Amino acid sequence: MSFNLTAARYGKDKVRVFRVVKNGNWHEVVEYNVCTLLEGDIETSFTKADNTVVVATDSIKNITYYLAKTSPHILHPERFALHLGSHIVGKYAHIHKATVSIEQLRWHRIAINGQDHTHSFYRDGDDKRTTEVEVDATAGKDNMVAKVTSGIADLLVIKTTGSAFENFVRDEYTTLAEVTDRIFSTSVDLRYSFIPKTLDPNNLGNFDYDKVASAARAITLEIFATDESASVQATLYKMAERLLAEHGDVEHVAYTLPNKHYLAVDMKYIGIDNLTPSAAEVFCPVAAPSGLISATVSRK
Ligand SMILES: O=c1[nH]c(=O)c2[nH]c(=O)[nH]c2[nH]1
Repeated sequence: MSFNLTAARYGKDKVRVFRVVKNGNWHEVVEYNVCTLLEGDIETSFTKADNTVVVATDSIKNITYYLAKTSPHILHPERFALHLGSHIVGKYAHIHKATVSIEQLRWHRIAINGQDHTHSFYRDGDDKRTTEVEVDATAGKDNMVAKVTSGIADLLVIKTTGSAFENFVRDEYTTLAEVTDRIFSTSVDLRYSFIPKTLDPNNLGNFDYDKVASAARAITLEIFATDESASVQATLYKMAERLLAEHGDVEHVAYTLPNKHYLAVDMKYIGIDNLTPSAAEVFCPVAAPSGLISATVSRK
């Protein structure tokens, strides 16, 4: 019997980087979790125990820290990922592709009496800004191309009204009641990709990824809060439509939204109505199962 290696990549995951940029006493900070995976002429490392083609994952970690120190792009995750990916692909002749994924953790500047503090920050949310950048030199080191997919992970939201779910299929399997008013909670996972013409890894300053990132978060929160939701599906679509409509550089928008159920507690045991929607005030958040609604919206 003979076999083929049909796909292979390797690298370093969860490289934790905290970087301070000091302009006098005015400090900027970022914290990233970086994953860098390489592809290329590395088959023999799998099939023939040939480590001569292996750039050690420890070295990949060291390159990440080297560029965290020296890259002018460090404060901008997409640009830093493009720099890191193109640096590695440019340096090693036999490495043709690098995929750099970054999660940015939130550090928000503390304000004292309305005045931004110069060097103190707090964690103002567990959501992460994400980016996945693929730098591809398959067509030659002078013809590198890149794909950038950015997004949001773990943005936990809840609304206590303005959400209904009616007119769904009713048959012998249906136990769910139609509701005109319910809690809607989800943990937003968003990914949006950019139209490729903006993605030259050698011209990293040419696009304002940060602007799209803050708009994506603001749009997601605004539509979630203000939509009279007919379903998770319908609200998801409105979020995606708005991001595409307002950002011509965005090509595809994909949301994955769990429907995190909150069940009104039945208090008939003590003679209290907590079940009719207008009386429902005490809920049990249910960790599992949850609904899971996912869609990609693109331009026609
Ligand atoms: O917004 C919803 N979409 C569904 O598909 C669904 N299914 C369900 O049981 N509750 C909900 N809510």
